[in-house]
Amino acid sequence: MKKTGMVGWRGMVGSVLMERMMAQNDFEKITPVFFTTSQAGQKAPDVGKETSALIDAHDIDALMEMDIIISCQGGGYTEAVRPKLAENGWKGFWIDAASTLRMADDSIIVLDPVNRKVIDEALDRGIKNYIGGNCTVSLMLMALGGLFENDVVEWLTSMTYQAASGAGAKNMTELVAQMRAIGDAAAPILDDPAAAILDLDRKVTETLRSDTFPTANWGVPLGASLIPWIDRAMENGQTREEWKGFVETNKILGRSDLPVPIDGQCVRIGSMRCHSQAFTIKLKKEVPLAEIEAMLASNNDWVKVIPNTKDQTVTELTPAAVTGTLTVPVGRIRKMTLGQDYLTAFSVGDQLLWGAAEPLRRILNIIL
Ligand SMILES: NC(=O)C1=CN([C@@H]2O[C@H](COP(=O)(O)OP(=O)(O)OC[C@H]3O[C@@H](n4cnc5c(N)ncnc54)[C@H](OP(=O)(O)O)[C@@H]3O)[C@@H](O)[C@H]2O)C=CC1
Ligand SMILES: N[C@@H](CC(=O)OP(=O)(O)O)C(=O)O
Repeated sequence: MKKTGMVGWRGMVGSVLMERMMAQNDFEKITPVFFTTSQAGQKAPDVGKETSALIDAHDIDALMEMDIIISCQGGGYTEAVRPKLAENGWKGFWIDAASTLRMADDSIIVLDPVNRKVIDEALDRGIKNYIGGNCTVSLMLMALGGLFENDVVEWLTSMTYQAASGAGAKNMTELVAQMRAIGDAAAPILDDPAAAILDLDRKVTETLRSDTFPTANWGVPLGASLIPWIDRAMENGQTREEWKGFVETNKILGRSDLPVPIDGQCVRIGSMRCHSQAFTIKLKKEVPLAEIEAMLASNNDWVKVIPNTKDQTVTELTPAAVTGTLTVPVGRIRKMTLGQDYLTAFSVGDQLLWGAAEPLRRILNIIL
C-alpha cells in the first residue's frame, strides 16, 4: 500500500477532505502518515487504522519516505517544502490544494470529470504534481463542462457570488458574528409589531457603520452587504480571482494554445460555503435549447439541469439547497434577447467539495 503523507488535514479544506476520505473508505487503500506544522508528537486522527504520532511537516527526511503527499496546508508550505523534495530527488506524487503550482509547466490542474484525458496523458508522461483548481473555476466547469466538451463556446463571462468559506475559517466565523451583531441591534425593533420599516433599516445601517461592528477579517461589512473584490489586484484591472477564470479554465481543458476568452467580476456575498455564478455565453453557432440542456446534463454525474421555472429555481438552485452536497445544479438556462447565439445560465456549487477537497480525493484514487 502506498505511503501517503497527509499535510493540512485539520484545516478547513483538509477537514472536508478527511470527511470525504472516511465516507469513501479511502484510508483502506493507503498507509496514511499524518504531518503537522504545529503539533508534532501528538496523536494522529482516528481513521480506523493504526497510525504513527504526528510528524513535523518540515521534516524532509520523513516526507522523502512518502509515495504520495497530499497538502492542504497552504501556498507558503508548498513554496517552502516542494522544491526541497525535488532537490533531494523525491520521485513521489504531490497533490495540493494551494494555487502556488497550478500554472507551472510540470503541474496538472485536476478536475477529472472534466479533464480525465489530460490527467491520463500527464500520468503517462511521468508528471508528478497534481493540483486542485480554483474553486470558482472548478465549479464553473462542473456546471458547463458539456458546452466545452462539445466545443460550442466562443467566449463567456462569469459574474460570481462567492461564499465566505473561500476566504477561510476566520472569515466564515466573522460573517456569522456580523449577522449576530445586526440581529442583536435590530431585535427590539423586530419585536415591536408597531415599529416602522424605516426605523429597522436605519438601525441596520447604523450597526453596519458602527466602529464596534466586527470587521477584523473582512475589513468591511459583508453581512447585509457585499464586497465586489476577491484576492489581489492584477495590473490590467482584474482581480487575481478574475484572472484565474481565464488561465486556469483553459489549462484544465488542455487548450492554453487556443484559449476560450473568459472574463467577469468576482463578488463576495454572505453565503457560507456555496459559490454561485451567472454566465453569459456566446455560442459559436445557434444550438437549440434542448440540445444545450442535453449536453450539460450528460457531461458528468453531478451536474443537474434545473428547469427554468420559479418553483424549481428557488428550491433547487440556491446555496441553502446545495451546501454540503456534491450536486452542481445549473439552471435559469435560456437564450438571451441579445440573439439566438447568446445563452445565459446560473449555477451553484459547494466550494469546499468540488471547489477544493473532492478533486484531490479523486486524483489520489486515480494515482492509486
Ligand atoms: N478555503 C478554500 O475555499 C480553499 C482553499 N484552498 C487552499 O487550501 C489551502 C488551505 O486552506 P484552508 O483549509 O482554508 O486553510 P486553514 O487555515 O483552515 O488550515 C491550514 C492550516 O492551519 C493550521 N491551523 C492552525 N490553527 C488551526 C485550527 N484551529 N484549526 C484547524 N487548523 C488550524 C493547520 O495546520 P497544522 O495542523 O499544521 O497546525 C491547518 O492545516 C490554502 O492553500 C488555500 O488557498 C483551495 C481551494 C479552496
Ligand atoms: N479565492 C477563493 C478561494 C481560494 O482559496 O482560491 P484559490 O485556491 O484559487 O487560492 C475564494 O476566495 O473564494
